[in-house]
Amino acid sequence: MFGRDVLQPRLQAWCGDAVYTYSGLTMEPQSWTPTLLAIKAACEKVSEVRFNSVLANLYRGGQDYMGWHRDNEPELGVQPVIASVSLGESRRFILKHMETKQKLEFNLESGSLLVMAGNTQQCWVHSVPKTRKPKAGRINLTFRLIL
Ligand SMILES: O=C(O)CCC(=O)C(=O)O
Ligand SMILES: [Fe+2]
Repeated sequence: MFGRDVLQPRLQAWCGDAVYTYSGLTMEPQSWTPTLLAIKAACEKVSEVRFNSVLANLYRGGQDYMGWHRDNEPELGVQPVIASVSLGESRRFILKHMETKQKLEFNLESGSLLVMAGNTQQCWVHSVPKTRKPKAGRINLTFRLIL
């Protein structure tokens, strides 16, 4: 990371083949590890697309969160397919439709795969809210294709 340091309410790493600008942060890529490559291959098989990078988020406990956002950076293209793998503690993941305000809630458990595709990033925002419930650590991996 360079330019400026911004405190994030979780820890993040970016792996893959390209520099990524995310929420105004430019992240220099780390190298792939054999484990990440194996998980990437499994996600590619299920979602039938190829990925060239992954954003890893570590939620250290219930106070760590991800605010409402869309993954709609131009380098992801118009209808990005994003494969999201959860490991460790389960957390609530909420999708909210930007016009109708309809909400869809998922409890993302360890080992689960959530695939966002089609108009998800155009029409919906998503978040992982804070919770006061005691929570252990959770790692979430979002595999992406940077064009
Ligand atoms: O932790 C999650 O389940 C969501 C992560 C996410 O939305 C992102 O990395 O853009
Ligand atoms: Fe996201």
